[in-house]
Amino acid sequence: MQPSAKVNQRIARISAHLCPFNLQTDETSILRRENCRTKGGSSGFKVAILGAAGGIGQPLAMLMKMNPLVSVLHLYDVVNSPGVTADISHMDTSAVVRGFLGQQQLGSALTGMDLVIIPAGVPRKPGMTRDDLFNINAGIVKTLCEGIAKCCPHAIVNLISNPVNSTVPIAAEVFKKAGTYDPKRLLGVTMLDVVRANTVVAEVLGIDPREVDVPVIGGHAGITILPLLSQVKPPSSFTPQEINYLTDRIQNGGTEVVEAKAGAGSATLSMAYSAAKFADACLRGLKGDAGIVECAFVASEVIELPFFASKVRLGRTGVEEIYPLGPLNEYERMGLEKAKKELAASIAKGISFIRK
Ligand SMILES: NC(=O)C1=CN([C@@H]2O[C@H](COP(=O)(O)OP(=O)(O)OC[C@H]3O[C@@H](n4cnc5c(N)ncnc54)[C@H](O)[C@@H]3O)[C@@H](O)[C@H]2O)C=CC1
Ligand SMILES: O=C([O-])CC(=O)C(=O)O
Repeated sequence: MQPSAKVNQRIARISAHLCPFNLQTDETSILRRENCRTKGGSSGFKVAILGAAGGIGQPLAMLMKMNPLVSVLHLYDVVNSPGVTADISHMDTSAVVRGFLGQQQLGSALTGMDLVIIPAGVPRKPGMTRDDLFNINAGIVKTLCEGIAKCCPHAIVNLISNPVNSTVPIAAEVFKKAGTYDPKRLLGVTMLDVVRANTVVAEVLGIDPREVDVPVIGGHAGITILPLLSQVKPPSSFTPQEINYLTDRIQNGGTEVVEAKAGAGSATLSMAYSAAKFADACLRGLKGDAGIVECAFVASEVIELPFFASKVRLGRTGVEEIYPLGPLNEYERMGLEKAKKELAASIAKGISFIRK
């Protein structure tokens, strides 16, 4: 007996669903699911992860697939994205997942995106600084940002690739060159510094890390990472020994992981957690939620440097307000002076990579 037309349609639908990487076959199924969601009233945001098959990219893709604010999730990489996409697409959460492989698919990966998260690039090995990654990662970030300028110039960009102190200026220059630069939409992700700071401060205070909020300003490398322990919430005081211990753990948290991984990369899981938390804050801001405040490395006028990490309020247009640093104690003022010199050099290096 021949299957009815209706049965044939169902089989076609199921096969399309089983083949999430095949854009041709999957198109109808995705459109149907997108329409379905529109009818249901929850439209959601379109998010792309560039470098989605990497150590950060994979768990980040999983966490973004779990985010109810995400309706479409694009996973782009130069290797292995078909497998990651097939895997993630089986999760029974509502976001529709599509995979993109290689530079010829970068445009399709980016078109229509509201938020682009970039963890593409090489990680450190023991003995390296983040700046040692510049030569490889600067070119990767440049290419990806050229794609963003062309295909989704209004997207919010969350830049994770190191050295963040230089890659954010690189991205800004690429966007300026393309005529699409909006400083409110470009954010270097320093959330892991805050996450680490909350964790170690909570350990010292003997309280739940979820109750702790430590502002971390400056940049994202060694002495440029400046935890403001005088502004910790809940208000707390620390001995000079505790301040030295906490500052060292927060500034060298990345190196601690690089050494423990002994050549197998740097922080991936805590970074994916932090990136997902930060992306969620950006999406809640885009949605119009009030009072979303996080630390990020952004174009800034709070001090004399063109980019600086501090507390920012996120809203419908990205960074809607940059908060002043607040009162710093003598220890923090000295730390800031030391950080400025390194930050200025890293920012200048990023800018001249594009302007050269
Ligand atoms: N901002 C932060 O707090 C942190 C930043 N990082 C940085 O994140 C970056 C990624 O780290 P991991 O995921 O551990 O590295 P990984 O090597 O595991 O993954 C990187 C991924 O990027 C992909 N990739 C390389 N070139 C690409 C291109 N042109 N286009 C798209 N994808 C490309 C690779 O194929 C790979 O899948 C590193 O630069 C690392 O230093 C890491 C931890 C924290
Ligand atoms: O340390 C690294 O190379 C990766 C990173 O940025 C971090 O873990 O904070």
